[in-house]
Amino acid sequence: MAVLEVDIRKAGYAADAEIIRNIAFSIEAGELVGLIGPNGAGKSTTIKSLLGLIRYVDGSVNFGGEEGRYAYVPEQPVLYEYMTLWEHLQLAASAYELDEATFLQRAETMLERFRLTGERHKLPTGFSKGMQQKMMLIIGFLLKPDVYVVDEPFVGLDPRATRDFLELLEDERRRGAGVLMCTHVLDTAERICNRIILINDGSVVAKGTLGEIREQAGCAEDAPLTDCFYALT
Ligand SMILES: Nc1ncnc2c1ncn2[C@@H]1O[C@H](COP(=O)(O)OP(=O)(O)OP(=O)(O)O)[C@@H](O)[C@H]1O
Repeated sequence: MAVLEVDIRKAGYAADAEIIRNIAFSIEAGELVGLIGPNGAGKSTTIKSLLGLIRYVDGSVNFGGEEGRYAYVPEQPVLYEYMTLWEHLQLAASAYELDEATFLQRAETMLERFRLTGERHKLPTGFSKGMQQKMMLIIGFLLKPDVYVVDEPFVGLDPRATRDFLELLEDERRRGAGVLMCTHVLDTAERICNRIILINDGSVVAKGTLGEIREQAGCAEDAPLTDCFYALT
């Protein structure tokens, strides 16, 4: 069952100035699909297009799954200056219409997992970049959505937080959630993605499993994803 189906013919930030074109893919339940490509290739634009955050989009996007719910974890944390970490979680819970017991159970588990239990009543303006990022991840995980859309999660997370994040993601995939992840950390992408979409200059230049990407790049059978990246971009 597809939890996300995307068919963007073109999209951009102004009329008649398309940034991306012909980007089509789907994500099955439990699948992790990596969106990779050089700086300025159009990865964030693709994500914003499929989330409806861009005005000029020509195409179709379908969120499947049981309820068609998704969580978006942006690259740059979006936080309110005058609200504590805990108040952010409460706000998310009310937006998601989580019942109190479910909220408390999930929030406590996540805070502990990311070692932020003691910081819950503090304002995020005093948090480090990694702490702010963990906060955004916790907000995403609170919902237990059908699809996670995660833009560059690794920059800023320490090795332990990265491991915790990947474990949580793994649990969520076992539950049936699909993941679209944008990243430049190719050795991790190579390890965790079921399929990869490589975009360059606004279009898809290769997509499929790592094996299929190697073939499309004309790379050796055991070539790392980085080599395919260089060959195709
Ligand atoms: N808000 C915006 N208004 C106009 N043009 C934009 C805007 N955001 C991005 N662009 C342009 O769209 C193109 C693709 O940018 P995008 O942010 O999608 O790239 P990316 O693949 O996510 O890059 P990076 O790896 O650097 O994050 C770039 O040429 C960029 O200048």
